[in-house]
Amino acid sequence: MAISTHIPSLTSLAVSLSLLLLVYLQYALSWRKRSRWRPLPPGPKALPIVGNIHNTPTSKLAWVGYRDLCAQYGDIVHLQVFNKHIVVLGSPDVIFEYLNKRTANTSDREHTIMLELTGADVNFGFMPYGPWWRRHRRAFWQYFHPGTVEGYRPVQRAAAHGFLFRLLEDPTNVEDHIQYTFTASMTKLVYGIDGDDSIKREITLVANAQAAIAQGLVPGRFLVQSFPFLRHVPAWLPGAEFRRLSNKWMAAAWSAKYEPFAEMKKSLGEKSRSIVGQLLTKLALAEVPDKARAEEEDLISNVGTVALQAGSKTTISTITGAFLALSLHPEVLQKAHAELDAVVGPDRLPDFSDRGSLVYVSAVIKEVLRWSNSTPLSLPHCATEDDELHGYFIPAGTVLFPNTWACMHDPKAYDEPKAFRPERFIRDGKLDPSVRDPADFVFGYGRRICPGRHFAEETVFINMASVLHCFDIGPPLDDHGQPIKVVPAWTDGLFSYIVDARCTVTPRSAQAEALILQAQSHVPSALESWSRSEAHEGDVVEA
Ligand code: HEM
Repeated sequence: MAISTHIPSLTSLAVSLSLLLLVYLQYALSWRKRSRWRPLPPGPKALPIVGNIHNTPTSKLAWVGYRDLCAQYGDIVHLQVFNKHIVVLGSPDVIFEYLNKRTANTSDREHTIMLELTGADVNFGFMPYGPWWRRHRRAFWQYFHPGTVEGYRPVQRAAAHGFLFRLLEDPTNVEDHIQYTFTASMTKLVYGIDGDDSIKREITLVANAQAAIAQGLVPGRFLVQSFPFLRHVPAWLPGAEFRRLSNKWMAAAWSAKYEPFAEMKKSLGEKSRSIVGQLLTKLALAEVPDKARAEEEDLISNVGTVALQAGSKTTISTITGAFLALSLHPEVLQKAHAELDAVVGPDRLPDFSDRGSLVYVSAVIKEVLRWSNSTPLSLPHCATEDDELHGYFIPAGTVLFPNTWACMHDPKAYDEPKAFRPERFIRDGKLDPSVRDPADFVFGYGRRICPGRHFAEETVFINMASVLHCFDIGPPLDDHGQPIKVVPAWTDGLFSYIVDARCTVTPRSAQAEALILQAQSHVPSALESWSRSEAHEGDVVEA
C-alpha cells in the first residue's frame, strides 16, 4: 500500500521537475538568443525572485543612492526588481548617447495598469511611445514652441504682477501664491478662464488629480501592478482596496479634464484666443467624420489638462527652490538687487526685454535649476526593443533612469556642488557657455524632452526678476524676531520638493510698493486685451 502511493507521487514529482527544467531551458535559450551572449550591465548581485529589491536606495534619496551605485559599478548600472529591469544612466555622456541620440528605442514609458486605474493615461507625459502620444505631443507643441510662447507674455506678465501683489498683501503663504500664479496664467492661456473663483477651483481640480497619481503610482503598493488580471476582482474582496480608490482617482482625473473644458465650451466665441479654444475652432471648421471628431475632441481635452498638470509641480518646485536659496544667501540677493537697480531702475518693473541684460539674475536662475531639481531622475524612459549599450544587453521594457541630479551635482563640472553660487555661470561679465548648462538636463531628454520648457523658462524669469526687483527675502523669524536656521532638504519621489521653504518676504522700498500697486491695477485690462489679440503660431520647429 505504502509503495503504491509513493510510486505515483515520485512519478509526478519527476514529471513536474522535468517540466520546470524544460521551462527553464526554454527561457535560458530564448534569453541567450535575445541577448546574443551579451551580459547585462554591471550592478549589485540579485537575489532569486526578488532581485535587487534590497539594493534600491531607501535610507537616502534615491538619486543619491543611484549616484553611489554608479561610483561603485560605473556609469551604466543594472538592477532587477522581480521581473523588472532597471538601468541607471549616471553621466552626461551615457545619458546623451542613449536618450538624446538613440531616441527611436528609448522614448517609451513604463507600461503599468495603474496609469489606467488612476486616470493618468490621459496625460501624454505617461503615454506609451506611439501614434496616440505623437498626436498629443504635436498638438501641444504647436502652442508651446518658442514662436508661440512669445505671444503669452502679456498673460505671464499679468500673473507675475498679481504674484507681487499677493506677496505684498500676505507675505506668509509664498508657496500658495506661487501655485496660484502658475494656475492663473495657465487657466487663462489654456481655457481663456480667469477670475479668483475659477482659479481656486482649478487649483483644487489639479491637486486632486495629482494626488491620485501620487498615491496610485507608488511602485509595488498594489498587487494589481504585478498581476493585472486582479483588476477584475470585486471591490468588496479583501485586498481590493485599489478598486475603491480607483473609482475616486478616476473621478478626480475626469473632473480635471472635463470641468474647465465644459466651462470654456459654453462660451467658445469669447474664449477662442485660448489654446483649447483655438484647437476647437479649427476642429469645428474641419471636415471630419463624427467618430474622428469625437476622438479629436478627446485629444484636445487631454492637451488642456496636461498643460496644467505637467507644468505645475515642476514650476512650483523650481520657484520655491529659488525663494529658499535666496533666503539663505543674502550676498546673492544683494548682487541681484544691484544689477536690477542698474539695468531696470526704480521707476518700473523688469520685463522680458531685460533678460539679455540681466546676466546675474539669469545666472541665479541657472543655479536654482541646478541646485534644486524638481525631477532628479527626470521622468524615466523605457526601451521599446531589446538593445545593446556599450556592449551590454538592455532587454525590451527596461526602465531607464537618467540621473539628472548626479549630473547637476558632479564636482568635476561644478566646484562645491552643494553650494549655491550663481557666479559659477559667469565669466568676464557674461554667461559662460563652457559651463555645463542645467537647461540641457533638467528638462529631460530626447523625444520626450519637456515641451513646456520655453514657457517654463519665461515664467521663472519674469516671476523671479520681478520678485527680486521689489522684495528682500530672508530667513523665517521665530516669535522673538530671531532668524530660524533652515537646513535645505528635499523630498524623495518622482517629483521632489523643498521640505521647509519658510522665509520672510518684505518690500524693498515704498517705491517698490507703489510699483506693485500700480502694476496690479493694470492686470484686468492686460488680460482683457490679450483675449482680444490675434494668435500668432510662428514657425513650428521640431520639439
Ligand atoms: C521648471 C519647470 C519645468 C521642469 C523642470 C520640467 C521638467 C520636465 C521633465 C524632466 C520632463 C520629462 C522629460 C523626459 O521624459 O525626458 C517633462 C515632461 C513634460 N513637461 Fe515639463 N517641466 C517644467 C515645466 C513644464 C511646463 C510649464 C509645462 C507645460 C506648459 C510642461 C509640460 C510637460 C509635458 C507635457 C511633458 C511630457 C512630455 C512627453 O512625455 O512627451 N513642463 N518636464
